[in-house]
Amino acid sequence: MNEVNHDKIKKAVTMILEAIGEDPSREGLQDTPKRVAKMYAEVFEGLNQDPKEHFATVFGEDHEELVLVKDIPFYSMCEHHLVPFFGVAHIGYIPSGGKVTGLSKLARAVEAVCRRPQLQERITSTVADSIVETLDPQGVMVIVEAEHMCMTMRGVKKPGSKTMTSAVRGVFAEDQAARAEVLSLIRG
Ligand SMILES: Nc1nc2c(ncn2[C@@H]2O[C@H](COP(=O)(O)OP(=O)(O)OP(=O)(O)O)[C@@H](O)[C@H]2O)c(=O)[nH]1
Ligand SMILES: [Zn+2]
Repeated sequence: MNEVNHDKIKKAVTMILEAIGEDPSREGLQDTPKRVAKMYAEVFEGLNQDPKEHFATVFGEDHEELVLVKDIPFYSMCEHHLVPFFGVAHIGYIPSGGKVTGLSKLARAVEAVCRRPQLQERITSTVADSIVETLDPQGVMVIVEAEHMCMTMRGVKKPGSKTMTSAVRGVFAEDQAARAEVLSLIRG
């Protein structure tokens, strides 16, 4: 397992504080390198996790119609700027072979994928592909809506702009009516 190296982060944060012209020894900043190391260990803990592990929890149930968990909140870190992007994920799938997973496992997979330096597109496709590879469902549809702080508090500065990404697999790729059902349930 890849442990986060707290000492390296502490040194780096001290150097960043010096580089911006701050005094890392002043009272308010003395524990900051330590706090940032602890925070990075937490927000990047997904690097040690495989989202597919969560789908080992499977129940035998002959439900071969849509299962949708919507509005799963998430926080991730943009890999280009290391600032947060956050929003909600919606995951719909149609089981096959009598295999359904625990509902919370869908949210756990989102957490595992988000807690690492990321791109929104990669979160979306990794969650979809993890479900395909483990549950072999008839179809999967993942939609992610997010606000990127690298686009709001800096750079182009467009607060309120939202990025939407989708990944469709299996029947959802071919069947427009199946996609429409998911979209209407998400909007409803
Ligand atoms: N496709 C994609 N791009 C992202 C994501 N998060 C941030 N970006 C973009 O990554 C790009 C990095 O562009 P660069 O030109 O290398 O960096 P920059 O000079 O900081 O860019 P600006 O943000 O335009 O100031 C920017 O356009 C960001 O909006 C993401 O999840 N997916
Ligand atoms: Zn960014």
